[in-house]
Amino acid sequence: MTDKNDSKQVRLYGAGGHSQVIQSVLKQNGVEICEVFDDNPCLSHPLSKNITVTNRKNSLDFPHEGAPFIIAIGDNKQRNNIAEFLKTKFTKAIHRTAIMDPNSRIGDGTVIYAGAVIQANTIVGKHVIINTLASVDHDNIIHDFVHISPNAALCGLVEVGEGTHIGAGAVIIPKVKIGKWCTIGAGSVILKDVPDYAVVVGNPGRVIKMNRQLIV
Ligand SMILES: CC(=O)SCCNC(=O)CCNC(=O)[C@H](O)C(C)(C)COP(=O)(O)OP(=O)(O)OC[C@H]1O[C@@H](n2cnc3c(N)ncnc32)[C@H](O)[C@@H]1OP(=O)(O)O
Repeated sequence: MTDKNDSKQVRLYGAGGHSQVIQSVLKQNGVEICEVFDDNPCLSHPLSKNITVTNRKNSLDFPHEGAPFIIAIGDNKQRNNIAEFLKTKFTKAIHRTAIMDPNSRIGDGTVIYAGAVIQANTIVGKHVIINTLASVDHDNIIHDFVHISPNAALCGLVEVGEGTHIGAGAVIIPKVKIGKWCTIGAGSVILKDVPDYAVVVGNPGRVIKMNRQLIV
């Protein structure tokens, strides 16, 4: 496997449950988490300690310089907003049991959890979450700010648009193109292309509504 962590110190933005998993991955990789920022510590995980409370009102007040960041927020749109705010370098967190083909490419800010598999020629963008035991097969294109949930299976030649959330255990058959800022329900089976912003559930997957709040 290549490129587990390119920094020995990492800062995190986000102190909730998703942050706990990233911290676990980083610690197992021998990486020190030197600071954890959060806008709203009331919502942080009970085990999160020493949180630096911040807000994103004035960019000049924020310590952008320093160790690289990972945005430890599960919500794709929030991760997108914070990435636009931070004027800094980003790094990755890749669990030691994840399997990545050497010809796959992984963008900065992306996290890959235990047991995930990324097959040949797949391109994973920036600030993506490939969650526990997710399978992303050959020649996929996974755009920025996507979340592939636990146990989801993406067959060959699948494309997932920016900001889309693939729910736990969903199956996407080969050559399907899923649009941007979609939600694919847990356990859904997607047999055909999905338009931007669609919320799709079931087997076979059907559009039940649109993510209108995400349309800009
Ligand atoms: C480590 C981690 O935790 S990673 C996080 C992983 N998270 C997930 O996988 C969650 C994925 N989210 C879901 O599956 C959600 O149910 C969503 C986003 C698809 C829909 O949520 P909501 O917008 O709240 O829709 P709501 O619950 O009102 O359901 C609307 C309809 O779709 C149905 N429905 C919702 N989800 C699904 C699903 N996954 N499969 C089949 N049908 C579904 C509901 O039964 C309901 O049907 P009805 O109108 O006939 O009663």
